[in-house]
Amino acid sequence: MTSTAVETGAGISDEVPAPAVPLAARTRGLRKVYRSTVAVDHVDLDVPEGAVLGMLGPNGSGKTTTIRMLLGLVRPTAGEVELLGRKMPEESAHALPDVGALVEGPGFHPFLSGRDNLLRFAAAEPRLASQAIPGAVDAALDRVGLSAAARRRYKGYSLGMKQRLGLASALLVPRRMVVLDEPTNGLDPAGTREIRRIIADLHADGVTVVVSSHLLAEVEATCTHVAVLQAGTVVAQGELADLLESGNAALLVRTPDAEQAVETLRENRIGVRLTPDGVRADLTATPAPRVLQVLVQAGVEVHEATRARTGLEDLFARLTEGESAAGDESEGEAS
Ligand SMILES: Nc1ncnc2c1ncn2[C@@H]1O[C@H](COP(=O)(O)OP(=O)(O)OP(=O)(O)O)[C@@H](O)[C@H]1O
Repeated sequence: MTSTAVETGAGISDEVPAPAVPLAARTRGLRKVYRSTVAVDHVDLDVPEGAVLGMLGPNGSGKTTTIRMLLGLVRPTAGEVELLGRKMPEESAHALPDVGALVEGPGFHPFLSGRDNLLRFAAAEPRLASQAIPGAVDAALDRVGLSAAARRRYKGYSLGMKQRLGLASALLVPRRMVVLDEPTNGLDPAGTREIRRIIADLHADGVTVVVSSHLLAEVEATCTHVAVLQAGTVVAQGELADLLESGNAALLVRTPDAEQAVETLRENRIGVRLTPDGVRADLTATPAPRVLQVLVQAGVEVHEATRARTGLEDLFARLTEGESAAGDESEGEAS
């Protein structure tokens, strides 16, 4: 397991120790200013090769702008971007053929069928020979579950189908990396599951995936790594499992003798509180076996004891504290 990445604030130089895992993308000191708006600032992002990295943040936190700079679609005001070892945006032509991207709706023609739209996209793929185009298009349609609707006009597609066609356009040729900006936005649960399956398949194939979302459950369900953005800066990043464990450790005990358990633990100076899920004992100063020993010795019947997870939700709430107090915009759909 690699360690949680630290914010170094350093530029891309020999002074930065080599990471344990090679990086598919990294940024240093990334900044983007639009007139008076600082959209992104001091972003040092590490995307390990083979990771599914969730870029998590409320609306307006800078996810799309960061993704656009990763892909060389927007020129940074300051800082550096490396994508698959190439300097962006200068070396876009070398890096981008290996990268599939779904960033905002690609320019699909409303009166053409999904398949005909993809044929047009495929014709612009430098890595696809013309005789390979029909096969690649049909395989991509199949991969996103659109084969049956392939000959219907794009205009009549549901939002989920449009989203899946966008994904198919990103997957026309095998990629080393796939970047998806809010891919499940507006999808129903079945559509969301489908996108998750596609991400899992890409991961199994060793493809690096960067996916942005303002939905915590989404990131928790699909990602190996996470970078949390708040007001344009990365406030935490690393392996999902490490970030989930970074809160106060606690043991959740299910017992019919809850009140006795609370009393006993307090008498033994072990932090404890009663929650709807059970008795929650603080493990900051006491190891779990000691908590169980104290309870059992006092005659408390223990039915189940599990390590309570901090949950990305708690982490996200702590990291972005104050943000929601400032307004409820983050409740709505992302733009
Ligand atoms: N082209 C632009 N011109 C001016 N301001 C912009 C532009 N693009 C983004 N911004 C501003 O930069 C900030 C970050 O926006 P960005 O779209 O990157 O955030 P986001 O996290 O992707 O949000 P969302 O989930 O709403 O898409 C916002 O304040 C936004 O209004």
